[in-house]
Amino acid sequence: MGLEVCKAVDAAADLDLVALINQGDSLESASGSGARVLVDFTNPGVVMENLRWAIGQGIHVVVGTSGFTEERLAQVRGWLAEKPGVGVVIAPNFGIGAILMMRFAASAARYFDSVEIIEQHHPRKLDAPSGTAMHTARLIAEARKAANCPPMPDATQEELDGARGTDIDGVRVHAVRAAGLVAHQEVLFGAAGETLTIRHDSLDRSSFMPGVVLAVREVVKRPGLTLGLDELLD
Ligand SMILES: NC(=O)C1=CN([C@@H]2O[C@H](COP(=O)(O)OP(=O)(O)OC[C@H]3O[C@@H](n4cnc5c(N)ncnc54)[C@H](OP(=O)(O)O)[C@@H]3O)[C@@H](O)[C@H]2O)C=CC1
Ligand SMILES: O=C(O)C1=N[C@H](C(=O)O)C[C@H](O)C1
Repeated sequence: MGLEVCKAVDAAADLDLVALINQGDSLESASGSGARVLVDFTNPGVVMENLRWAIGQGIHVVVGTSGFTEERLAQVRGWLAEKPGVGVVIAPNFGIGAILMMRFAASAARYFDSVEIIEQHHPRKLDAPSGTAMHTARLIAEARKAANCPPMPDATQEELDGARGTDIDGVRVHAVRAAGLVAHQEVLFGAAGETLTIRHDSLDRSSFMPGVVLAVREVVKRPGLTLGLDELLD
């Protein structure tokens, strides 16, 4: 992802790529470069350190790295409170189609008895379930709660651990890893006599780049924490 982002920023006439940071490089090389925005696609083990450093330097941050819990978000808000002019965009998925898939899933959530999420990714993905699946589950749970939907009626007993996936805010999530895949997600809704499937496929990593470039342009105008790209698209 890091290399794809470098190519996309380099190709944008209104943006300058001023620094590339690899594992082992000093973050200080970014401050010396005059960078206004740091883009982070690393891993959940290092992203917080990078965020704290950039916010402290007054550098805006666009984050694609997964692994953001409520605790982590609270920590980021705390750092931002000390630097009121700085903006951070954290997006579980920069694909425009994926953002619409989540939006449509949240809209459909109240009308069905059952909903389960099946995410599918390339075999090198380190985290499971994906950040997108967790975010989708939370959006669905919020929508169902707001509409006073009852709990889902589906059996959750398992003969073997994991057979029914994992429970995120009452929504079952299943993670598949297989060679040949890139990043895919199905949200399967069920009610009496009908199902609705909302599916998104990222077939290539270029699918994330228009969203990343949009976030880089927008983050400098949005102090504080912006979660997801939804509001940037409106
Ligand atoms: N929001 C979105 O739309 C998307 C999010 N993602 C997420 O982005 C993250 C990265 O994904 P992906 O590119 O596939 O993962 P990779 O493992 O291919 O790349 C991560 C890179 O980060 C490097 N790295 C590790 N530590 C540091 C550090 N301290 N400073 C700088 N670089 C470091 C790694 O170096 P090394 O190889 O030496 O370990 C590696 O090159 C994941 O969390 C993934 O889930 C991915 C795609 C889209
Ligand atoms: O690791 C990936 O590849 C992806 N990670 C993100 C996630 O965890 O949701 C976004 C997309 O699914 C690709």
